[in-house]
Amino acid sequence: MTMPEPHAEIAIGVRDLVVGFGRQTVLDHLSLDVRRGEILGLVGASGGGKSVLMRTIIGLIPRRGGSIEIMGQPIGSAHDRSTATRWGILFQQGALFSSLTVRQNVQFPLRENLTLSQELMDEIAIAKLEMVGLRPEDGDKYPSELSGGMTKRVALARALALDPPILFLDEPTSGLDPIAAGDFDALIRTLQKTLGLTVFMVTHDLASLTTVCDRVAALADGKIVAIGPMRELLQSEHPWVRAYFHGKRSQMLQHEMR
Ligand SMILES: Nc1ncnc2c1ncn2[C@@H]1O[C@H](COP(=O)(O)OP(=O)(O)OP(=O)(O)O)[C@@H](O)[C@H]1O
Repeated sequence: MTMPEPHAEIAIGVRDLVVGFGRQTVLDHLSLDVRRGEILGLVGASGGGKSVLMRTIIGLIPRRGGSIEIMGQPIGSAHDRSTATRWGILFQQGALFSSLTVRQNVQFPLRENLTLSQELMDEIAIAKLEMVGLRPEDGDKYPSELSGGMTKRVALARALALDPPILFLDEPTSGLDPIAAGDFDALIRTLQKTLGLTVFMVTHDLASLTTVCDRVAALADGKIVAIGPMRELLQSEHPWVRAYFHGKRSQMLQHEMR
């Protein structure tokens, strides 16, 4: 058993979380601490509950038991209205509004949550686009004119529009070629360092796990069965974790880590 971490160091504290649908229990007394300023990678079997965990943390799915604290504040109360500024989310497909330009997409959370002049919103949009490696001119484009990598960057700029301290990423590199995926990982690392972000990332990408994640958590049987730096996970004796990291498809990468 690992000791609970001191409160001030914890960005997301999950205790004894139980989540299910009908007769199915997906998360079964799951506990997890995400430390402030770290990039935590979450791995787990397909259908194992990674998305359910992320969605429950951000309040989209009700829980049957347990507690969740974000930056020391319990979530899930009826009065919990300040969520938009507490985290940004990058969903798997980028999910941009196709009828809005890139600039309008990035400005969407600003419009929804603040009252700002158009001039200021335009300045913010340019700053956010630059932050993710895009040019101000890209702001005039529509989502259909973007490559997969650019789409993810725009979605990231939108997720960061309100300067949240926490960023949730759902398989951020899926659908990108290895070079674009590597560039995106590097961007996440840079943003985490420069903005002091806490990043919670669901990913199957072994390269992301080994290069950008400070720690990796493994979800199996509805619980976190191993957590630590990648090197420690590779030593885990848990059968699912062993099968995941020591299976045929991951052997090549393993080789390079030794
Ligand atoms: N809204 C829902 N209603 C009913 N069952 C659901 C709902 N959302 C998820 N589930 C079930 O919960 C389980 C976990 O799903 P989840 O999407 O979290 O898996 P995952 O680990 O993210 O998988 P993948 O890696 O394939 O994305 C699945 O059995 C799924 O069918």
